[in-house]
Amino acid sequence: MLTLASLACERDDRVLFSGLTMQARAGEIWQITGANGAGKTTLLRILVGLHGFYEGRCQWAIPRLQEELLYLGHQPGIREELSAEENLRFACALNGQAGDLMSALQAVGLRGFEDVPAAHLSAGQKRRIALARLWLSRKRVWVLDEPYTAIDQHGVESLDACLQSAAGQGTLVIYTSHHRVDGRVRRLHLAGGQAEVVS
Ligand SMILES: Nc1ncnc2c1ncn2[C@@H]1O[C@H](COP(=O)(O)OP(=O)(O)OP(=O)(O)O)[C@@H](O)[C@H]1O
Repeated sequence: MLTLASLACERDDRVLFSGLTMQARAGEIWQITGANGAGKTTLLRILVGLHGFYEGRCQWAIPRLQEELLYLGHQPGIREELSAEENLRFACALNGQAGDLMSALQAVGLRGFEDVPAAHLSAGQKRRIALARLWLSRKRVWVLDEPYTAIDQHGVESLDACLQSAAGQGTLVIYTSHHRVDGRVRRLHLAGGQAEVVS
């Protein structure tokens, strides 16, 4: 689904990574690790077409990637004045997603909070609003920047299960985090200007 060949990127004259060559296939889960500032977010932004300053090749074997892509960025990307349900409805409408919003909110533990403005929710609950989209998604590629941030243990377990289930149905999942999803996960580590596929 994705081929990276000799991919390299630098910012402010500092090489984040170079010589990155790998292939990612349908049904795989890829974890991208590295210290703060190593370039994880930058790499994800290259993958989804939001950062164009790189060398090498980043090629998707999907003709209309934007229609098949679910990208959750570093920030929850929600509107504080809208409720959990309104935020989810808005995000789904924007991204051509549909489905049972209440079930998705239940899956992320927000049932009972659906009418509460996001401004009145905790950091973890705000993250859960964004994550609820995963339970509604039929996209073939998920690119997730730090999806586990601010999530408690129960939330971590259900997100693990969600990612595994999606991969089992053929979705390619690429995410940044220090948290390792159980099961078979490929890992790409960024450090010292190098990118290494370590598992
Ligand atoms: N908007 C920007 N303009 C210029 N340089 C930037 C910008 N954002 C990030 N950088 C540079 O790119 C480097 C990599 O940033 P990036 O956000 O990709 O790292 P990261 O591995 O995701 O870090 P973290 O774990 O802290 O989220 C940073 O060290 C910084 O020097």
